[in-house]
Amino acid sequence: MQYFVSPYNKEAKLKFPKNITIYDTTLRDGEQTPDVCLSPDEKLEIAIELDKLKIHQIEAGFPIVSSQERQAVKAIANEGLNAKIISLARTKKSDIDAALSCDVDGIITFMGASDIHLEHKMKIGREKALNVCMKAIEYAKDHDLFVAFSAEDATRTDLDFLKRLYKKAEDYGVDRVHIADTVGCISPNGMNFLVAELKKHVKTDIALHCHNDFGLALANSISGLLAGANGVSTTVNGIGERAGNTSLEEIIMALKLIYGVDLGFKTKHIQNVSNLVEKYTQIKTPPNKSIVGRNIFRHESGIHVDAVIEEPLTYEPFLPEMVGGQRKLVLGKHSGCRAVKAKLDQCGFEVNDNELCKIVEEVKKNREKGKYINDKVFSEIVKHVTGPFDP
Ligand SMILES: CC(=O)SCCNC(=O)CCNC(=O)[C@H](O)C(C)(C)COP(=O)(O)OP(=O)(O)OC[C@H]1O[C@@H](n2cnc3c(N)ncnc32)[C@H](O)[C@@H]1OP(=O)(O)O
Ligand SMILES: O=C(O)CCC(=O)C(=O)O
Repeated sequence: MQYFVSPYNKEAKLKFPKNITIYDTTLRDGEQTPDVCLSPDEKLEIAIELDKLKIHQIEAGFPIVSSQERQAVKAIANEGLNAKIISLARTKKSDIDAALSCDVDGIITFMGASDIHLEHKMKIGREKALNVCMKAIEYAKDHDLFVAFSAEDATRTDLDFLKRLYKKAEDYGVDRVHIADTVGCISPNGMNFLVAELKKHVKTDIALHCHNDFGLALANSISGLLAGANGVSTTVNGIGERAGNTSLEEIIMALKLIYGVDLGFKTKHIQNVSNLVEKYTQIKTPPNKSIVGRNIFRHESGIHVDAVIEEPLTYEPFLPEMVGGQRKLVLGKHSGCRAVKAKLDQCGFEVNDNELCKIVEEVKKNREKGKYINDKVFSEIVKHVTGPFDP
């Protein structure tokens, strides 16, 4: 058995759409994390890793940003990857032309649709905004692009206006509409309501771009899928503007193991992609980050280690191999005899029960004095308790 999750998950009769598309925006929204700047080579390497994972679409960048950005997006678009390559464009001809110059398969064209965005950023009214958006969609469709239209700040946009925008976008032949929860401010129930409402008015595919300002990006994405959306935007390690976006690894594994929806991802590549993104973005992944954090398969507590040695699924919902991770047993203040014995066995040392108890005591004492129990410290403890040995 590779995983063991709650059997009660199945009792909730949930219905997900048949075909769910994950479009990953690590290389665009992820790169918008303050201080991050990826080189074209780094972007290409990350795109190749995402492709190995069998990602459906890669949002490779925002071509109008710079000539180096165009170079990067173009290189990714021409790499022959299986994933569809898309890029971001404002509702401006110049932005769409920049995307076209990069040979992408499609674009996400966006416009802030809420009154606060229209008034303070766009400085135009709703009618003008609607016309500008349709012109952009028309222009991109005329150039045979896959076109997604994103209503930025959709979750704070007047519902009637949002319905009109998406309906009109549908009439203009858009391939997908995006609900962008730009400042991560909707609840899972709010998202469920919004998607259900919009589905009464548009037949086009609906994707969700959720931010994590309240830690709800994953829940909001799943809630939206359950209401009938069939696309989700993600980033590796959940990076992105402010609190970041829905994390790719979390949604893949939650859908697969918690909800029983296997999207065919090669999950054993997950840790690799995560490490690569951490390395190039220099954003340290928190140790407790779900799925890919350093502590996800590390155990120190004696009671846990004792059980994990017998059967890892006692204290792990799934095995590290599933995501290309590794289990590690750590010695410290919370260690018990079983953990220390396992370490001694690994080092090839035989001790009697009395010595084992003393070693456990010394491990705790040393850690409480501030020392990490690495191999060197452990050897010194064993030496101190049993006399000299040859490691
Ligand atoms: C929610 C999101 O994540 S949206 C993506 C955000 N990403 C980025 O901004 C990263 C890259 N950005 C950049 O490199 C630059 O901001 C550029 C190249 C896009 C634009 O640079 P500049 O021309 O110097 O504009 P500046 O950054 O000062 O302001 C943004 C402009 O875009 C306009 N704008 C914003 N959204 C849209 C839109 N959907 N359609 C048309 N114009 C838009 C703003 O109104 C503003 O226009 P103004 O210059 O006439 O005032
Ligand atoms: O809808 C999208 O895919 C992009 C929108 C976006 O980046 C945002 O609103 O935060």
